[in-house]
Amino acid sequence: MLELTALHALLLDSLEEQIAVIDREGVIVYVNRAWTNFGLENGLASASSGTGNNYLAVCNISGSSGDSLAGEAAAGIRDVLAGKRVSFHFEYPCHSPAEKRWFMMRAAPLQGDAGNLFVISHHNITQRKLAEERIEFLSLHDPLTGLANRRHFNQFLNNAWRRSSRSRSLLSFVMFDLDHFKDYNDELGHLAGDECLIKVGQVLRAAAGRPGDLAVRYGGEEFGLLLEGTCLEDAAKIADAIRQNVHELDMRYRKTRLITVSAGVASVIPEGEQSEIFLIREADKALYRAKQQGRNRVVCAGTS
Ligand SMILES: Nc1nc2c(ncn2[C@@H]2O[C@H](COP(=O)(O)OP(=O)(O)OP(=O)(O)O)[C@@H](O)[C@H]2O)c(=O)[nH]1
Repeated sequence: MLELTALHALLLDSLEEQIAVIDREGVIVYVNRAWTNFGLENGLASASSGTGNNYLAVCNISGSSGDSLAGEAAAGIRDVLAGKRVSFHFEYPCHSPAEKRWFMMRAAPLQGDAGNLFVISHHNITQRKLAEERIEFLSLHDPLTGLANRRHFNQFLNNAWRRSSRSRSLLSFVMFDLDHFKDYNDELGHLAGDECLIKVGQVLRAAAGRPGDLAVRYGGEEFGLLLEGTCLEDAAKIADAIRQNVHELDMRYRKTRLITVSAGVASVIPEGEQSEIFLIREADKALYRAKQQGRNRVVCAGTS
């Protein structure tokens, strides 16, 4: 092992990054303070992560007992030790009960050494990952209501469509449109209109309770609800409960009038050349009829 001067030791112990040096077999020959402290704070026995232990073996054992991330890390480290790659970078989640955390592991030969020693470092990348999660959320959700936006909905619908096609099961879609919303907006102003849309969004979100359900803000005052594995009759019941809940929000304008919604429901077992556009069109046509028949009602596709 090369000599570590006092200055270098202090410097390495001052870094937030967890650093270890391993030999060709994977045996740990040096760890800095952050490495030791992380082990102590996270209940990792020094018997598995301290100097003298085989880091590669620890990763291998975790990997073979089902921790696929540890298995991937071990494979990457082995490649670097064998000279198959110059370095290995690996981003992985390591959430604690109290917080979300991600780290990036890097394995690379120790520079200036004869090729017998390697540096393993773990760098906390949580801030970047949280920012990425936030950006992803913003790109998939409507900023006003927090519901899925069209882009998210289209991806979700496409997956649900293929799943339903394989399992030969019903997929339902309800298209909602607020009634006379222009009048509400014109009388009470755009901000009150926004509040109204937020409340309607909350009603829809509450109705989308299963993993195969998704509530979407489809357009300005148009919303949608996708219901996987739900028949036309049940979807119509859910749509009617939403219609009633919106009515009960008691959002008044022109003294006596209340905000209501109209809804069109369609169901299909996807097959053949049909595309998901068919389901949306059918629901849209039913919604049109609900508007024509006097609004504040639910109309099912295929009914007169
Ligand atoms: N406040 C607010 N209003 C919006 C938003 N998006 C769309 N709108 C309004 O929604 C209204 C839609 O009006 P119309 O398409 O005429 O429909 P409607 O008045 O609901 O009439 P029907 O659908 O026929 O019952 C317009 O006044 C739009 O300005 C939004 O994000 N916020």
